Amino acid sequence: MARINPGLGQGFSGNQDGLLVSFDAVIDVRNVTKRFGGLTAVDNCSLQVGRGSITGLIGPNGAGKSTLFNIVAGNIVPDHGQIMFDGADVTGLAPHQLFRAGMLRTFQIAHEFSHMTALENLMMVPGDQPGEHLSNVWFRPHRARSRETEVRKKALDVIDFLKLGHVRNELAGNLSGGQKKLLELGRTMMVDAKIVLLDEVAAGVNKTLLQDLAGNIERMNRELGYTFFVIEHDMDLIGRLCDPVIVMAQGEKIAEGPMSEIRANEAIVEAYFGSPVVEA
Ligand SMILES: Nc1ncnc2c1ncn2[C@@H]1O[C@H](COP(=O)(O)OP(=O)(O)OP(=O)(O)O)[C@@H](O)[C@H]1O
Repeated sequence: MARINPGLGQGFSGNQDGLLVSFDAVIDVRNVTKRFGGLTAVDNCSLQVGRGSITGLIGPNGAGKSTLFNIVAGNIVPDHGQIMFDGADVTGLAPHQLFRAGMLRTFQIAHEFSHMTALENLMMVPGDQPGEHLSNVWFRPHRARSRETEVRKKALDVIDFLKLGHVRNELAGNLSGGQKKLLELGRTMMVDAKIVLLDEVAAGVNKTLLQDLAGNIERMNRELGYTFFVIEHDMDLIGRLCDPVIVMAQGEKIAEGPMSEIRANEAIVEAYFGSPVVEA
């Protein structure tokens, strides 16, 4: 049975016997509300993303998922409530501040980067490379060079991990939709992420490449310990990757559990999806 509005205190989660067990949350959304004029998009919502998990966020159109996601990512400031990130209150911090703290969100490769190779795109990610400062290039060229060598090695490791070696010198603009998504994922691996926020990662990716993308997300999670928070309309992808799955409706969390439990919960399926959630 999916846990519907468990109402448990921060830092705790229910196990099958209903006992409280300690819970290590990377993201802890506490009683967050966001209104747009008279419309309450997120309504006193609390949820957590456990360290090492791939947590999915689903719900019908207009449920408040994107608004909540944007609040977590620092793009929208909530009217009430707090966002705790790795134990610190980060409510109201800007995305670049959250990036530095280790919260990464994938973004489409910007137009100007499409004229750079896949490898160069990865090498651009870490900010303030010493080589970028003129004073370092003039007065400390060795330091700048060794840093660049380090970044290049890391980028090659990421290319290798994602099996993009055959396109590493290809311009990013020439990559297929799925390869671009992999590159976006790869950029999050260039810095030490405590959590990666994935926003509609399946959009525009064909079924075969989607399996590849999903496999890489799983490997990043299992082999490298990455935590993911995923907002996604593709229920197959959610079902394959995510545990737990959090269901939102009308701005609130209404259920949380493995996808098998969510699918089996007729009340949720009927009320919020209109029809049974089935595998494609
Ligand atoms: N900037 C905004 N100004 C006014 N209303 C907004 C704004 N952003 C979202 N809303 C409204 O808030 C509600 C929640 O929207 P939100 O986009 O968060 O839902 P969602 O669950 O992500 O939906 P979808 O699955 O369709 O993307 C909707 O009624 C939407 O119209």
